[in-house]
Amino acid sequence: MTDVAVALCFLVQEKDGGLAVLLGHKKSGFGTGKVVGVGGKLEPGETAPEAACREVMEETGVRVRQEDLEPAGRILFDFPSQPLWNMDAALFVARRWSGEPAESEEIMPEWFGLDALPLALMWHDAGTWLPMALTGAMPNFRIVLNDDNETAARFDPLEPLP
Ligand SMILES: Nc1[nH]c(=O)nc2c1ncn2[C@H]1C[C@H](O)[C@@H](COP(=O)(O)OP(=O)(O)OP(=O)(O)O)O1
Repeated sequence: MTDVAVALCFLVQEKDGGLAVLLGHKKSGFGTGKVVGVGGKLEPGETAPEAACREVMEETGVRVRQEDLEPAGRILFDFPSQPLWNMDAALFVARRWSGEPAESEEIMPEWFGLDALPLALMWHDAGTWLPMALTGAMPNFRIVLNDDNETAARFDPLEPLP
């Protein structure tokens, strides 16, 4: 079965003397109630950078140009007991954009300091891969979840990114 392709885009800016990232309180769909990265599924024929820019606009009203996306890694989310949920996520960081984040039907955006990520409110595995993605360490794993579909059983390294 092919994994569903998704793209996530992390806006990063200086704030209060440190770096902060824009995350979202998910209000609907997969992961409702969690704090998640801004992004979602690629539409047919769309590239990951195109989807990242479209999703940021749809979910926060912020305009990011594709040339301002920095590749930040790749994660396969593998749900052995729910294979239809398997996802192949392309990660991006953006440091330039136009507009101010605003609430949408899908998320309530909020800035978090990189030293104060809301990991207790996120998917458990985010504590491993998100700090890596935000610091240029290019996470590149298959994350296999447990049958609870919440906690990670293991992180398998993937082939190096091109
Ligand atoms: N284990 C995991 N850890 C994590 O941090 N994020 C995960 C995850 N498993 C899935 N995700 C994220 C990636 C993806 O962006 C998101 C689900 O995609 P979507 O936001 O597109 O879902 P929705 O059900 O809201 O779909 P749409 O109808 O396309 O909006 O969940």
